[in-house]
Amino acid sequence: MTVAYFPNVGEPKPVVRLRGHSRRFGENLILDDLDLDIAPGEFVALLGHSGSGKTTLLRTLAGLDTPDGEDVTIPSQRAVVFQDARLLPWKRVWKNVTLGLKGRDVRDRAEAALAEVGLSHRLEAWPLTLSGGEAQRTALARALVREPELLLLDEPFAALDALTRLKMHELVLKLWRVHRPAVLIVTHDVDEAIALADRVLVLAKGRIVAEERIEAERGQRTASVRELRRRLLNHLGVTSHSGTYADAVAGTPLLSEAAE
Ligand SMILES: Nc1ncnc2c1ncn2[C@@H]1O[C@H](COP(=O)(O)OP(=O)(O)OP(=O)(O)O)[C@@H](O)[C@H]1O
Repeated sequence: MTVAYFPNVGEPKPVVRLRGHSRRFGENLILDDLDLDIAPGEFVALLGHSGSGKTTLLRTLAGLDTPDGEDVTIPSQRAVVFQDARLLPWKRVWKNVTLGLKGRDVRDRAEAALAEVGLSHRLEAWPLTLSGGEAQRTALARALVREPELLLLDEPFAALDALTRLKMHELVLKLWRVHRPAVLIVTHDVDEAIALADRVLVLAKGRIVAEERIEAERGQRTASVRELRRRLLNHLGVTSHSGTYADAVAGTPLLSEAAE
């Protein structure tokens, strides 16, 4: 009997694969021989201090920055949502959503995507009349309509108030469960990372210096993640001994749980 050997059975091919990825701006080495894999449908959060290179890494994954000679695999179907919605003010909301797309069904596709983010009633609105939350919903619809295999979120909720941010967390998780793209969210917010992700990465000195998997169900993470939160804050140089931020957040529920 011949036994076939399939070494990678059970391990889906990653949608993102970086090996030895470096990026330099002048004298400054921002990404230093960095490795990263993201599996299909995986939700990954990237934490790191200001200036640690999070956006630089995200721009590589978005195909906006492609240094020569690097081993970089990224999917062609990808979409990015930035901190500001970046809508064209002279185009109506639905036209912003389908910007650059062609075909007779673009209006239908915009309607479907805007319905999914709860903005059916704002189809014909001008971007400047949207609230901050509505603008980010529109940006999410614009990403969604492209059916991305990889959804990149660069601090997409940082400018929103806490309640709106909470609602956006729920929306992103809902969309992720339906469409199952791989997601990489860049955030400064340890609680946001814990509330959303399957895996949290910490970027420092140009590399992924820490990686934490979160097995607990979303929505039931308060009790089980206190130690994880402490570890992640530690990786970011915030120790509970200082009696400052880590202690202050230790007793507070995660945003997504506070809403339940
Ligand atoms: N096009 C560029 N030219 C020169 N330097 C750059 C360029 N883009 C980024 N940098 C530098 O690279 C470093 C990393 O920037 P990056 O925006 O990736 O950090 P970040 O972790 O996303 O920061 P933040 O959390 O503040 O957004 C910074 O020191 C920044 O000044």
